[in-house]
Amino acid sequence: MLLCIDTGNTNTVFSIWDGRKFLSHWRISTDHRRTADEYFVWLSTLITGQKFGLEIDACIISATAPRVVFNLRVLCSRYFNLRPLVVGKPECLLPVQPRVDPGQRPGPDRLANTAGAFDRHGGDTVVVDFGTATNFDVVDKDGAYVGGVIAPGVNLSLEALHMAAAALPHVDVTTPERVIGTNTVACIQSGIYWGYIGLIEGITQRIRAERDRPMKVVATGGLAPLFDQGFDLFDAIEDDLTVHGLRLIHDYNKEMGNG
Ligand SMILES: Nc1ncnc2c1ncn2[C@@H]1O[C@H](COP(=O)(O)OP(=O)(O)O)[C@@H](O)[C@H]1O
Ligand SMILES: CC(C)(COP(=O)(O)O)[C@@H](O)C(=O)NCCC(=O)O
Ligand SMILES: [K+]
Repeated sequence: MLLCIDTGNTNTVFSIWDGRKFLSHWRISTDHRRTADEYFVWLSTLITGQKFGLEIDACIISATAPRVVFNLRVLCSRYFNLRPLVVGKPECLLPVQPRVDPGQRPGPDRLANTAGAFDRHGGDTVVVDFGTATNFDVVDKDGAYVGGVIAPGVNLSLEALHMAAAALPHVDVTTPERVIGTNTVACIQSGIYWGYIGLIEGITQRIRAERDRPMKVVATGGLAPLFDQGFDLFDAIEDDLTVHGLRLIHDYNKEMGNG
């Protein structure tokens, strides 16, 4: 079985695969202090609880929080006796090289999203990933990651308002019908929701204009469906895009005799 680990700054998703077949996935909050032993107790309970075996023979990791990688490596060596592939490290090959400024390292989640989106939708695609940050990842005709946009994440924006302004409570994201709020909570909810609708529309339009060609838009992340109600913002919403991309990058390395 292959273990794909997608560590974001907020949550980490572990998924297991039998060849190309997705078996299951589980989410744990990201915490660099979590030890290899803690990961193993948690993961083995969930895997065996679903009647899968513990025969993990390969692992690929994407980590936007690099401090967690050390303990994930220990998990792999101590419990599964293997060396994981870590996306973004020189030893992990990519199907297509990113084209960005010299010396720049795009987030590994963006490289995984690129591989996943190119496989499912082909080139000239934008991935909108609603994580801790909201990323737009632009995939060129040949499948190369060619840059994009990093905007503050939805929950981060809500938290920032609450933290910086004494009179503003913490509120949940909703889909308000009206723009003009008549109480504080409704005003914040409107600002986040309609602000985000504008951000998604505006940025995708500008990306299309800058590239001067049609671009497909694929959204991923838990909050994507919230922003698509009644709007035609996305051509597809795919929760599993990042782990699909990780699986593909792993398979590519295997085909090339790497790892
Ligand atoms: N289904 C959901 N409903 C509400 N909030 C969500 C949902 N999924 C994710 N979130 C929130 O979105 C933020 C980013 O989530 P996640 O995609 O796990 O981020 P990352 O990949 O950066 O760790 C978090 O603050 C999380 O609480
Ligand atoms: C922008 C991000 C922090 C988003 O990560 P996430 O929200 O999944 O934690 C991540 O893609 C990252 O660390 N990128 C590195 C800089 C770059 O991509 O240019
Ligand atoms: K992510």
